[in-house]
Amino acid sequence: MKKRREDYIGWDEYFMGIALLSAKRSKDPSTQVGACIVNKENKIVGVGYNGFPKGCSDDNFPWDREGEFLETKYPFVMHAEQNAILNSIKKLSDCTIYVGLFPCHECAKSIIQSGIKEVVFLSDKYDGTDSNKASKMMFDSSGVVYRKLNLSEIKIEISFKEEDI
Ligand SMILES: Nc1ccn([C@H]2C[C@H](O)[C@@H](COP(=O)(O)O)O2)c(=O)n1
Ligand SMILES: [Zn+2]
Repeated sequence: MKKRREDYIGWDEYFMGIALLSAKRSKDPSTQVGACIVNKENKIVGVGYNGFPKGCSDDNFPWDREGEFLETKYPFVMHAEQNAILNSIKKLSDCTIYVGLFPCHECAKSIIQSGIKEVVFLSDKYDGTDSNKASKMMFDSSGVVYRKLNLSEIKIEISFKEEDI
């Protein structure tokens, strides 16, 4: 009897992989973030990536990081976590959100209020900033747990070639 493959990816790699693939849709030239929300049955209930709201053209709104506030992307851009929550089916209690970057304080509030109970992230590059501290204070107080994945050894290649399917 032929045995099953052993080198299949685990749930963490799978869901974070989907978050990273979603990030590839982002038009932000500096930072692309993706998020994937999963329920207790390991079913995906929402995905999203950072970008401007509907009706706000990727070509007419600014992608700049510096300058006058209204000339930067910051007042306009929706974060990946917000989009994943808004794109999801509405019952998110006890779900887990996989996101490339640790959530900012605004996303932390949405995550908590949506009922999501776990945050899994790859990078915490803003650790120590006030926004990051506020996120952690709110998560700790509300019982939302967070954990960092260390998948730096893993590289997944996807081929769209017909002959590779
Ligand atoms: N957890 C996060 C953090 C940031 N984003 C988005 C928002 C911006 O489009 C970009 C950050 O811009 P930067 O200041 O690094 O140029 O990433 C997000 O979606 N989720
Ligand atoms: Zn955010």
